[in-house]
Amino acid sequence: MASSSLTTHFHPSVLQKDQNIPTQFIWPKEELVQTKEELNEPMIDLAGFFHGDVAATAAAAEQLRAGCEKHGFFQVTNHGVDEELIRAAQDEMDSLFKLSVDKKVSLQKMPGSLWGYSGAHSDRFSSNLPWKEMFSFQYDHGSAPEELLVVDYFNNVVGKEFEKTGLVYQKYCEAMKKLSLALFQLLAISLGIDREHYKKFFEDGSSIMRCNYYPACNEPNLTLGTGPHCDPTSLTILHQDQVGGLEVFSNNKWQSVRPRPNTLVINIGDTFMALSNGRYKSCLHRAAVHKGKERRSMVYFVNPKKDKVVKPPQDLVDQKGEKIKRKYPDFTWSKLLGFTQKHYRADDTTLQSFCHWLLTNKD
Ligand SMILES: C=C1C[C@]23C[C@H]1CC[C@H]2[C@]1(C)CCC[C@@](C)(C(=O)O)[C@H]1[C@@H]3C(=O)O
Ligand SMILES: O=C(O)CCC(=O)C(=O)O
Ligand SMILES: [Fe+2]
Repeated sequence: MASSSLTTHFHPSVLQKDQNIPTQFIWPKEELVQTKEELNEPMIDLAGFFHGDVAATAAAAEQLRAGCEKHGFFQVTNHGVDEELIRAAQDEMDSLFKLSVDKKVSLQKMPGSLWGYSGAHSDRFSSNLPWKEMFSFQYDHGSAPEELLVVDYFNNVVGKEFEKTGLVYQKYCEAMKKLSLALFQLLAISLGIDREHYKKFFEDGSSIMRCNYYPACNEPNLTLGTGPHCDPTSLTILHQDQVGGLEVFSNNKWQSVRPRPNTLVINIGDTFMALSNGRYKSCLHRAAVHKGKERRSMVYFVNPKKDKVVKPPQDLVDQKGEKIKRKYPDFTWSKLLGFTQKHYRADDTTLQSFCHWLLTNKD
């Protein structure tokens, strides 16, 4: 066990193999209801959309609409992200999570910041700790490609020996941005609004790239890799390895999302739910862990520029002169992010709690 105290530098991966899991990681029984059902649709093939095929685009938009209205979730194939790049990004994760505890501690993210290493959020929470280690960094959509800000982050913060890791993630984030802007066009088409609306809104956005490493766990039925939540962000592009563990809550039950090669999972987040005036649901999901098997996921969270006002397009709130009731107040991503980092642990009702907080904290 690491010499440092459990609460500040706990790393699940340093647990002795034969040890029961510490009470901080044991979740309430009601959060641990198991499931054997699967949710694997809609699976949207983007090839026709990328080729500009009108009928294929309309069909993809219809599939996407059904998935987003029901459970804020869909999956994509032929997404244009090079498989070798995904494999390389996954391989680079191992070099990060195999670092020594002391190096991990030196990369530990600062309170209130999202960037850097976190072991089970043990610096932020003292119960219901998620059984995972994370490494998160920023990707600015607005930065010029030649700026290589991700490469700089790895070179200057993580260490010169991680230059290759930085180059791989620089390319991965650029590919994620490109896919996200295409998906925003398809989302706009599915909502019947100007195809460029959301793409323009996010072009100068800023995203969070997060690598999740879920160590094998001796008592997987007592804990969770990531607890039940809706991503407070706008759109999530998730790559999970072939181990399995992602679950979506839909039709009043938890359903596992079977990993498939060359497939990316797309979740609607709270901010996009507000941008669609509630037409699309923020996806309630969680991640399970396994005995004897570790698991990895790479999650790209898309956000608008921090100070941009988040509100639905006029066409969604004023349809042929009929005023549609606004579901959420105007807010900025900066405010919502700050709420989740300083006041509230994101869960299944973050947006509702945030709106209440916003309206009762006028300052
Ligand atoms: C804005 C964010 C906060 C979290 C990372 C991004 C989007 C997802 C959020 C999170 C994963 C939701 C579950 C709880 C959380 C604390 C976690 O388990 O990591 C959340 C992230 C965070 O606050 O770091
Ligand atoms: O690892 C997973 O499958 C889910 C992770 C997740 O939901 C998150 O990091 O927000
Ligand atoms: Fe999530």
